[in-house]
Amino acid sequence: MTTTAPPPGEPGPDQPPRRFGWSRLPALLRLGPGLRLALAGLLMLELLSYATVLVQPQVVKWLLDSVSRGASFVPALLTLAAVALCSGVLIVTSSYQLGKLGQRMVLGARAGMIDALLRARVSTVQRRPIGDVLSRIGSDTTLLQHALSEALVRGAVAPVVLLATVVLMALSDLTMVLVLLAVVAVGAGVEWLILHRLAKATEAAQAGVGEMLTGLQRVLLAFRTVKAFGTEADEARAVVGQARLACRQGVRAAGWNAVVGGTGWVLMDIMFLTALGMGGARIASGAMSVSDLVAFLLYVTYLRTPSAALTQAASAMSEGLAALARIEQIQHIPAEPDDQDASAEPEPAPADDGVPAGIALDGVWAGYEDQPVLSGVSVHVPRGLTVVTGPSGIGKTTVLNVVERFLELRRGRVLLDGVDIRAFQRGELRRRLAYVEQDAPLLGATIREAVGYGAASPGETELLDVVHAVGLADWVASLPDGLDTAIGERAVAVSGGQRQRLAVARALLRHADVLLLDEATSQLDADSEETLLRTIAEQARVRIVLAVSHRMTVASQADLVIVLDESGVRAAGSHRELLRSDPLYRRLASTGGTR
Ligand SMILES: Nc1ncnc2c1ncn2[C@@H]1O[C@H](COP(=O)(O)OP(=O)(O)OP(=O)(O)O)[C@@H](O)[C@H]1O
Repeated sequence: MTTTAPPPGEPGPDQPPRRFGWSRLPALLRLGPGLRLALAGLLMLELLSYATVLVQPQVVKWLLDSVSRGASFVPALLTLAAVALCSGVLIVTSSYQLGKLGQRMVLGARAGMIDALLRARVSTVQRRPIGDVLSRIGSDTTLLQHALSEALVRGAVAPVVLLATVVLMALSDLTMVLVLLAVVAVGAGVEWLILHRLAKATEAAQAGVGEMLTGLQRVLLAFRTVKAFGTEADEARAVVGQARLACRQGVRAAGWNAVVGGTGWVLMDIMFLTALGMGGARIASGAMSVSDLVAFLLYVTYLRTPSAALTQAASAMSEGLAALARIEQIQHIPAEPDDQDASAEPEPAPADDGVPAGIALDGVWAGYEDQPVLSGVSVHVPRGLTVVTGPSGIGKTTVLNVVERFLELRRGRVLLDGVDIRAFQRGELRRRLAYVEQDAPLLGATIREAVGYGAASPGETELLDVVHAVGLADWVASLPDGLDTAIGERAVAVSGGQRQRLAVARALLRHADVLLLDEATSQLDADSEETLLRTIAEQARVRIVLAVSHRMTVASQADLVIVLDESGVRAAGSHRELLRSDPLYRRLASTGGTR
């Protein structure tokens, strides 16, 4: 027995996200194609719109000076109106562009995650709670959008605007500016300390939402069981409890966010009052004119916007980088590795090398994380129908997982018609296999889509043929829209048995070399099972059919039955031989088989 190591290089679902850091800021810009260029254009627009604002106090000063000199103030007033109009147009344009860029960034992040998930190994995705994955794709990405608009654009423009404003103020009164800068330095220090706590609280809040969604998804998947056991109230309490936890963590984050924003506003008020007090004293001493003080105070009020932008940028960036850490955990899930030497058409085994046709497991060791399941299993599955049976949890499905390469071998090899399956490119290997998994999930909105899933535009006759082969022709004909009848999201409108038969029909449509069936008849009545078994027997004449089953009705039709137990392959032979020779098989036949 041995242990299958978890895939290398991937953080497990329970591992905390990597810590955020400002050095990872460029990672935000890699989330979508052309983001850097679009961002540069947007920064220019924002700077222009701020410039139109900064020019206004100078025009106001011109207007006031004109009035005090007794000259016409109309040119100044018209200039002020034109500047204000330009400013409005620029603000609207940059706002729209910012929203557009944010959506592109969200799309980039989502596409990256979806792509990574669908390319990942089966075992890797199965280990992740689905609710948590959905929360990362749905809500963490929107935090990124906020980080882009508040931090990358407004936050990046703000220092330039602040500098320009301060320079304009310094030209008017350097002493007052130096005093105000001292006030700013103290406030910025305080805010910096708060930001770290905000990032931590955001990370916890997002993780809380993920846990709530995971809990809710578990309940919805087992909804009938919940109803049947009358545990609605308990489950609602548990999920709402998780929602409350997420809420508490969200409130904590909102609290720190408010503190960051509030600190900024208080700082601005202190600056305004300081400027007003000092300016009043300087007018009294004749060191400053009234129009200079008005312009200076206007600049102080204009400082409010870029300063607030800066504090909001800092908090949005903290939140965004915390979300980015969670997003990257998904995006960095390694894909199923490409096999260096694999090819679409590996050399077939020479006819005279003694390797029999069919599937051969040769000293196979495989398992899940820390749970070994197959330990040195060797078995040959010839053409025809082979049934794998054995006690529950012994590793029957694992055998199918190994053939599909959902699981990598620790040791040993699996041969398909004499060729090591690792010599095939993964996609090519899977094209040669048709698999019906135990729960027989259906994908597609209608019966046509569900049966034709994965096939390149199957014809009407072909679809009807496979539906007929699994004994569903009359049922489909009785439906108002036939093949185009809609089925529910998880195919709730079809019974368990119908679902299984549709899944087998979908597999038949692949015309694959190998048919892998995992308890494909477990929910069928005797007549339906008989029809399906006839079809399976026909299939077994032209291809390898490897069926996992507990049912004696299936085993009795098989050319070969393989019995697994803790030691591996315990016995192999025909149904009749095994009934005679193997006590475990006899016991399984009398208790496990349904008929
Ligand atoms: N994705 C997984 N991660 C971890 N362990 C798993 C996973 N799938 C199966 N196992 C474990 O591996 C063992 C073999 O599982 P497998 O599904 O192959 O058994 P089985 O013989 O098909 O069972 P059954 O007849 O009940 O369907 C079981 O102990 C199971 O708990």
